[in-house]
Amino acid sequence: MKQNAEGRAALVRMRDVALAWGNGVTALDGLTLDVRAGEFLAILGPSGCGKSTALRLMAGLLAPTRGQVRRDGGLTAAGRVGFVFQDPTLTPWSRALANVRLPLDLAGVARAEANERAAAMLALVGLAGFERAWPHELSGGMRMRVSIARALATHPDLLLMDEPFAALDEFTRARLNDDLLALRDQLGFTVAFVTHSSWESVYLADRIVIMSARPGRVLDEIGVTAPPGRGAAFRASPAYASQCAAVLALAAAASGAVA
Ligand SMILES: Nc1ncnc2c1ncn2[C@@H]1O[C@H](COP(=O)(O)OP(=O)(O)OP(=O)(O)O)[C@@H](O)[C@H]1O
Repeated sequence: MKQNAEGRAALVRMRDVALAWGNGVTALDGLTLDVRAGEFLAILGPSGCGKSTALRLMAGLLAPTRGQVRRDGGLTAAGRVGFVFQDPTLTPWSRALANVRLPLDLAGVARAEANERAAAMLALVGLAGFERAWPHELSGGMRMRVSIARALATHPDLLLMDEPFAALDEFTRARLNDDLLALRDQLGFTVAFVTHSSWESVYLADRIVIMSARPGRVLDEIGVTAPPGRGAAFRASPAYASQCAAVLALAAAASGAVA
């Protein structure tokens, strides 16, 4: 792995990336961005600026039209990258355990071991006892927990999250923010997290990048200063509020709105 200027290895290194779709839409142009090993990176930007497209390039699901996307060799094996979307995308005819087991089944893990690992991951996201629940029996927050457990079942190095909590109510969202930070401390994965919320980005991230309107590229970057574990005291602190205000102003400028 190559070290970047901050001395941390880059899991993904994007240089002057452009992505044009077949219909002539240029989603990204001149995107230069690293995802550094161990960091929680938040990506903010106006609607349609190419954030989801950038995540798909990081996952290796798309190839750039121009420029370079270098992914650490370790990410190429099955199960090394997890993906969580705004919609939990659970299979409705499979119980919670079978949904979480899916990536393990795809990786060829034996059934008994896969069941054990899936159950352990469900417990880790707070859903012990819900192994046999059907998706329709779970709340929106619980379905998202299953989706996160599924993405983490193979213990990926990199977790890509595309507005995962946008559809949840404020309290569920705050709970999931805390639980995600705890999971990340426990399991040690790197996160690239797309959000429209400057509040959420400051609460979660070590570093925030703000993208321009389409075609997207990085306009600004802000490092977050926060106590370990963050929590309610940080949420209520002047330091949190002032960092949110700074990010909000940059995001508003990027979208052409007045903050
Ligand atoms: N498969 C596709 N084919 C053609 N155009 C696409 C495709 N996927 C996305 N686009 C276009 O690429 C641009 C960037 O889309 P993308 O979903 O990456 O933006 P985004 O920043 O994630 O948006 P939002 O914040 O609204 O979710 C948009 O103009 C979108 O319409």
